[in-house]
Amino acid sequence: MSGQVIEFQDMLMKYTMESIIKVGFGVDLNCMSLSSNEDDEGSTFLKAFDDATQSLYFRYIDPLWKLKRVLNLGSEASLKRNIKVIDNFIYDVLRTKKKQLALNPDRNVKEDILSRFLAEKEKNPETMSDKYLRDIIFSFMIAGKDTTANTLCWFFYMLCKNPLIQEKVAQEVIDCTCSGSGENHANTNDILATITDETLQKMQYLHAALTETLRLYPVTPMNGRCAMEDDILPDGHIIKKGEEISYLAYAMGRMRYIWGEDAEIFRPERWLKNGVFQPESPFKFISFHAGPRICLGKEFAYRQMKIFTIALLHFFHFKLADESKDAIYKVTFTLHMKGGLHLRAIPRTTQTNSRQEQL
Ligand code: HEM
Repeated sequence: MSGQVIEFQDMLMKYTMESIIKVGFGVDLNCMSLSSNEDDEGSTFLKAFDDATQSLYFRYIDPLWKLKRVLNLGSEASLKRNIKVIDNFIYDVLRTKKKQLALNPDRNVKEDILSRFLAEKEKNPETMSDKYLRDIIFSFMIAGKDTTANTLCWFFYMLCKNPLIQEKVAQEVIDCTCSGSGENHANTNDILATITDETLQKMQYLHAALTETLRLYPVTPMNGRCAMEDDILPDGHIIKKGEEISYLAYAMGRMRYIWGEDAEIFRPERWLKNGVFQPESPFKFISFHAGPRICLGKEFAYRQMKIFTIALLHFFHFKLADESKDAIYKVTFTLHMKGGLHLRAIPRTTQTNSRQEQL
């Protein structure tokens, strides 16, 4: 990928889908491999998944969607087709997993989320139908795919817009993944082998930079809740049962009243004290939601995003393909980047050599 322009957002969508399917359900999707093509089962599924999410979003803005559903027209017709592809794929995953467990009953049932649910199903078969399990799998895909992909997309965009911060993150990555002797590693597998919980824990600046991205670009830019009973908010505002309240995480992340005068500036340092990450109350930093329904995958997401960043920033420096262009968002359920993110990856060694040549 060195030097050539890459559409990063699309690559990230594939990466996070593969990752959630592997970790969540123990299945390899293989849609990122070089040998994969658009007709592969994995790629077909991925496309159906993305198109179905888009069609569902249309329901919020198209007043005729119910009529289209009855007449099986337009976005509703394609939604129906895509749901079929998604269902077939998920039921296939379920069948394979059940077979694996039947063939090897001593297998570690904790190895992925689906195996855990299937183990529970055996104890209480009537509480979990296949349709219920399908919905569980689908919910994890929705919760775990676009969220980390979009955050990483904005994160790399921010790094390109702030090259000094990119170098600081890269330096931390290199410092933490080199052996004690300061020896640098040759390939991605060597680097990945150095990643342990301890290594990830050490990366406080990277953690701060990812969190700063989520403050400015919360994946769920708008969210809401419906009151189950009459209530009074802390500021004295009265809410009646059944009333809906929305909050705008995107606006909250940019309010000077909450974050100070430099609220709109990307400054990872705001999260650090003596180089150590300082968390904020989730009611202030609302990107993962707060309270009893706070994101269940938060720690997993940070790990996934850190590992991805380490694997890339260790070897490459990134630049925007068109430095004069500012990215804008496209709101679907999550905060996509309109038109994707086009980047150039420059190998660090080449960059170092050319700097030396310039000197
Ligand atoms: C940067 C990445 C992520 C962000 C910003 C994020 C954000 C959120 C938000 C705002 C919610 C609340 C949604 C609502 O109730 O209206 C949520 C819920 C949830 N998230 Fe995440 N999420 C991320 C990654 C993940 C990942 C990777 C997983 C799974 C592995 C995951 C699993 C879940 C689940 C299961 C819920 C539902 C929790 C519940 O209702 O009790 N999330 N997430």
